[in-house]
Formats: sequence, structure tokens, C-alpha cells
Amino acid sequence: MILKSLSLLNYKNFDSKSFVFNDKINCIVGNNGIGKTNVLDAIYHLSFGKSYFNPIAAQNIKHDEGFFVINGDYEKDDKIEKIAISLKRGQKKVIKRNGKIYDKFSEHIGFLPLVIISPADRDLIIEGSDTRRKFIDSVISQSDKNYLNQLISYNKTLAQRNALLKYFALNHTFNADTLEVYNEQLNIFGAQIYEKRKHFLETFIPIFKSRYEAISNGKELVNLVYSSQLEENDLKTLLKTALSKDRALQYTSVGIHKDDLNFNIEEHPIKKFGSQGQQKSFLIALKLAQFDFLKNLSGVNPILLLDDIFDKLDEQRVSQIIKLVDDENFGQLFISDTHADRTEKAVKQVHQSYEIFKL
Ligand SMILES: Nc1ncnc2c1ncn2[C@@H]1O[C@H](COP(=O)(O)OP(=O)(O)OP(=O)(O)O)[C@@H](O)[C@H]1O
Repeated sequence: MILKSLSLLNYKNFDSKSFVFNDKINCIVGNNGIGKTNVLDAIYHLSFGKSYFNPIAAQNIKHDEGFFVINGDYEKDDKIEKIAISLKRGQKKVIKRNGKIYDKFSEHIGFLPLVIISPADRDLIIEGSDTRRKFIDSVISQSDKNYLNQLISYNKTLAQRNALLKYFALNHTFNADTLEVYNEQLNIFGAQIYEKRKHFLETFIPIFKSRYEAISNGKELVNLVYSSQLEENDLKTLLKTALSKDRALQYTSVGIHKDDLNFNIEEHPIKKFGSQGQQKSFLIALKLAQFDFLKNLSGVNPILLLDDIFDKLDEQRVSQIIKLVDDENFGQLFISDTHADRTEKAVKQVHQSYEIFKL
């Protein structure tokens, strides 16, 4: 799968801009704030129907303009696929494939597999468990449509149960039967989600470890450890045990919405004990493992976006990453960097064709 061309209209800082891309490596270089990341984000938008960096859709429209349009022409399975995403202020976003509007965005997810590696990934280390659950969920959802539906059902039931707990507290009342209906549903969806997360991580963790080993030349040992309350008991039992606590808190304190993924280096949390370069290597390994996982499942090479990844990495690690990209069968790559020389030096080591776009 190749992104042949991209055109932007009123997207972030661009009024009108077009690119014809190289099938292998594309380097977007230029000064800070020139729009390098915005180009990568537009490509992300075409795969996921939203920005990776700014979740408020209207803020992706150029200031003082009324709409944006992103057009991408892909070659996939020997066919041209034209994807267009547009947004008018005050209206709903529209995604079209070959001129036909998608009824549901979820139908588009997974059609153009893509992995982004960016400095914003640091949130996975420094932020709360929610960010890490979202990462696991987004990787599984790209390959398993049922998973997303189970997750939506679980979250809906959870919100209803929490509202009921609040209602009980406010009205000094309680009805075990109504609560039980929600417990039953949470138990069913929760068990399905827990099994899928566990199963996914059993495959994912060894891939991640081998990616890290390659980047660091085996210098450090890292691990991902899944932690879920469902390891100890089924959700039905957990909900029963936590009942008085939940009534006091007025929300559900147990379930798969409390799951976490611990990031460890030499058996200690990387957040506290990893250097900046080690943390960056960890995140790159995590995303490359995502790449491998998606590739195995979809059978196509996902597009790989490398946003500003060379900073904070020593030369040895940079060349290890470049070597990985060269050795194995990666697909199309987009790299953004402020240093044109550094990028050119790095991509010259790769025996692939490349193009440098100076913004
Ligand atoms: N809706 C918008 N309208 C106009 N400009 C915007 C909009 N959203 C973001 N920008 C501008 O885009 C620029 C940032 O672009 P981007 O993050 O792509 O830069 P970059 O080249 O990757 O920079 P760096 O090297 O610092 O990472 C900023 O100048 C910002 O003000």
C-alpha cells in the first residue's frame, strides 16, 4: 500500500499544498513550526479519520477559514483508492472513498494501516493508565471489529451503572435487582475484553522485547506487564465484593476500565528509572511492535510515520533503527526532521530510494 499523492486545503498552517510521494522513503524537513508534523498528521487523518495531535476537529481548520480538505491517492492491491476527508465549521466531518461517503467512520478504520512514532508518544509513559489502555484498545480494534463493539457496550453499561449508583445515593434508596442487570452485562463484556487483551499481549510482548533488544543492542532488559483485577477473580465476584465501596464512591471501582500496562526497565518503572534516550527507545520499540503486529494480521505493510524521532538518540541507536527499516520489509516511510543533513545522512545508509521535501 502506497500513498502516491497528498493535497491539503486549509489544513492547519497550509492554505494549499500538494505532494507527490516516493514509494519508499519521504523526508519532510524544515525549521520549527513550518508544518512538518502537520503533513504527517494529515496522512494520519486519512487512515484514522482524525488528527493524532489535536482531537478538537475544528481546530485543524486553518485559522480564519471555514473548512479543510485532505485528499490522498493510494495504490492498494493494484487499485487506486482516493480518500478525501473534509470538514466545514459547524458541520460533521465527511470521509469519502472513491467519491462514496462512509456512513460510519469505523468502516474505514483498518483499511489503510498506519503506525506513527512521535514525541507525543511520551504520554504513554508519563500519563495515567487511560492512555495505555487506549493504546492497547486501538491496536486490537484495528484488527478485530467485534472488540470495538464490546468496548463500546462495556463503557455504556459502566456509565449506566455509575449513574444508578449516584441515583441511589442521592435518593437514599437501593435496588439490588436493577444493579444486578448491569453487573451481568459488565461481567460478560468485561470477560471478553479481558481475554482479548490478555491474548493480544501474549503475542505482542515478545515482539516488543525483540524490537527493543535490536534498538539497544541488547544493552537493557525491558518488559511490559499487564495488570488487571480480573486476574484474581471474575468481574461478577469483584463487583459483589466491591458493592459497599462502590455505593460509597458512587462509581464502579472494579473492572477492565482499571486495567494497566506497566512499562519496566530492569524490572523498575521506566517512568522513574529510564533515561530520556531509553524512554524514547522503549516507545519506538512499542510502536515498531505495533507495526509488526498489524503487518502480520493485515498482510500489508502499514505506512510508517516517524515524527522527529532522531532527537535524544545516540548515533548508534539512530543507525540501528535505520538498519531495521532497511533489513526488513518495511513499506512506505515518512520522516520529519529539523536537520536536513542528519536525515539525509541517515537515509543514505538505507539502500532504498528516497525523496527530501524542504518546507
Ligand atoms: N488551525 C491552525 N491554523 C493555522 N495554523 C495552525 C493551525 N494549527 C496549527 N497551526 C500551526 O502549525 C504550526 C506547527 O506546525 P508543526 O507542528 O507541523 O511544525 P513542525 O514543522 O513539525 O515543527 P517542529 O520542528 O517544532 O516540531 C504552528 O505554527 C501552528 O501555529
